[in-house]
Amino acid sequence: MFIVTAEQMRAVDEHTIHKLGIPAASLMENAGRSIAEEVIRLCREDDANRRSEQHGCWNKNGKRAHTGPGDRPAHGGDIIADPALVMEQPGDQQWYMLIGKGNNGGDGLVAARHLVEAGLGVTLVYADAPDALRGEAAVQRDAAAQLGIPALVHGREAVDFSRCTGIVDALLGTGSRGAPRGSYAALIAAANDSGKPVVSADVPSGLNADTGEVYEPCIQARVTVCLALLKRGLVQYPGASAAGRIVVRSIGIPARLAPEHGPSVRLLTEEVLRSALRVDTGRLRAPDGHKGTYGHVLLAAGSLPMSGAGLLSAKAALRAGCGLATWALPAALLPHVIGTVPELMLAAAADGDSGEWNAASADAVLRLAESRDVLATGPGLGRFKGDTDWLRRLWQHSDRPLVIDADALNMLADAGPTAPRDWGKRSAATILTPHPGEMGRLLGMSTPEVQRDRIEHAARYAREQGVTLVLKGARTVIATPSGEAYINTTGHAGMATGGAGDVLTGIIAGLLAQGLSAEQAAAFGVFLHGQAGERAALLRGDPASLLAGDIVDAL
Ligand SMILES: NC(=O)C1=CN([C@@H]2O[C@H](COP(=O)(O)OP(=O)(O)OC[C@H]3O[C@@H](n4cnc5c(N)ncnc54)[C@H](O)[C@@H]3O)[C@@H](O)[C@H]2O)[C@H](O)CC1
Ligand SMILES: [K+]
Repeated sequence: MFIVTAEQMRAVDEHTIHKLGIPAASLMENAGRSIAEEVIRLCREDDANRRSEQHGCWNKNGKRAHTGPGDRPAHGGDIIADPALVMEQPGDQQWYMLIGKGNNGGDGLVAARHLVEAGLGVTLVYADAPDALRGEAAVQRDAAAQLGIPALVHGREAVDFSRCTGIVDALLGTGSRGAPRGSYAALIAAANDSGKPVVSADVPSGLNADTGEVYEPCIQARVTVCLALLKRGLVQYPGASAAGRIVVRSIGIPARLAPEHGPSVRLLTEEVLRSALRVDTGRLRAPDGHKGTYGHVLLAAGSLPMSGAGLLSAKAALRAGCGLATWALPAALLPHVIGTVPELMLAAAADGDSGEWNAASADAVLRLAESRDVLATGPGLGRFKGDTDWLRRLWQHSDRPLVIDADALNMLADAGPTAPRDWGKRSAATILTPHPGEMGRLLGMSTPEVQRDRIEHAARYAREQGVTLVLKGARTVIATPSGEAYINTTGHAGMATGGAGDVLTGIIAGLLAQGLSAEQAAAFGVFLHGQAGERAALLRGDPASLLAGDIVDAL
């Protein structure tokens, strides 16, 4: 499923209308009908829930215990009214349609016609004077007027939401700029305060369709009927929360036009992993495979106060399926971790008996890397004197795929102008796995600034720096040097726990060691990490009690 910006959507719309010759009126008709169908689906769901609460008329497997009028063809015999637009007691439903002056409003007017056709009560609530509508929206305004659909104009007549059963938000769509103003703001606030279910056309009004930032006020939707292509603002928080259930409805615009008019950003699903990224999600093992077949990870990580980070990361690499893993750690720590993960090989790095890393160990790490397939560093490293030079030696003299996380990212940020301008020149791939704070330090901006447009910041950094970038957080963004981006949807809030990032680093390194490319290992690693977190949270029952180790065990 492609994810687009408002500008990209507009360009795809233009292409569809002016190059393919699909009339804008058809698109709007399809859009409005889709919205009406989702309103009716919501009404049916709520009716069914009410009935099951009242009469328990659903048997144990959730099927209706008896056939209701809705189950029989509405006209008896084989003639069936449009099944998507039939309701049992439509008359009970009174829906207020909030109509903006743009094409989003046009969609709402089309939906109004279809809901009236299905027998629901409908009242139009114009945010602006109806004569402010132009083009296709004006055509729909006139059709609604000719059909005698009741209409109120905000500011002229009182709008009492207590009289309605639901609200369609067709105020602002991809043409919205900044915080809602005037009557738009008033209607959004009143709709939210009414406590009635809101179905939003395309995007909740008050949401930045590109970044997911919510303005004040912003519609809190029960359902968002996203038209044609998924908008970026719906897959990043807090926008994703304001949207409620997101239903992407085709309206006749070919999805494959999206990458022709902007960057290729997709929802990361197992199907995308298999098709676009060509990952063998079945993770088949060759019958004649041996440890060497599946690669050897070297992890330079851990320090006295954070030895566990190294352990979690190294164990996760093994769980991700690499054949061998060596954990390089400060010499003083080694005796204390012997046998904790018997499958793990350990290598002492000179530490002057401090249990901390020191810059002199860079060459030892490079020597170890020569007989390993992947070098990962960062988890639990801590900061130490000369650490940026230590990291610089690793990236300058190692020809292994490199995974840089946690404190190693902070060292990179401190390297400032001496940091590589283009990692793409390295002979092997580089993957960075920052959380938003580390990303902010790399970009020289605050965390909130990073979070305000996650996809854009990640995609630009990856493209400019020639790295594969994993910007962690809810809906992790995976961005590639060639400009593609993927938005992960697996995961669980319970994963917000110390060490979860160390586990992800290990998983990605473990997949790289098995020969996956940087973008395959990053995308599949994030996907698996999230799935393991979901499973671990389920096993624990109480997600708040989740530990990073549970994620490793659930892998
Ligand atoms: N072929 C198509 O383009 C299709 C479009 N679809 C729907 O159309 C909207 C995009 O329509 P557009 O007219 O470009 O923008 P809006 O309807 O969102 O218009 C908003 C309207 O309101 C004014 N405005 C903008 N920002 C604010 C604000 N912050 N406060 C108050 N008022 C504001 C501005 O003047 C605009 O005119 C898209 O989302 C779809 O819903 C159809 O899907 C079919 C194809
Ligand atoms: K809307």
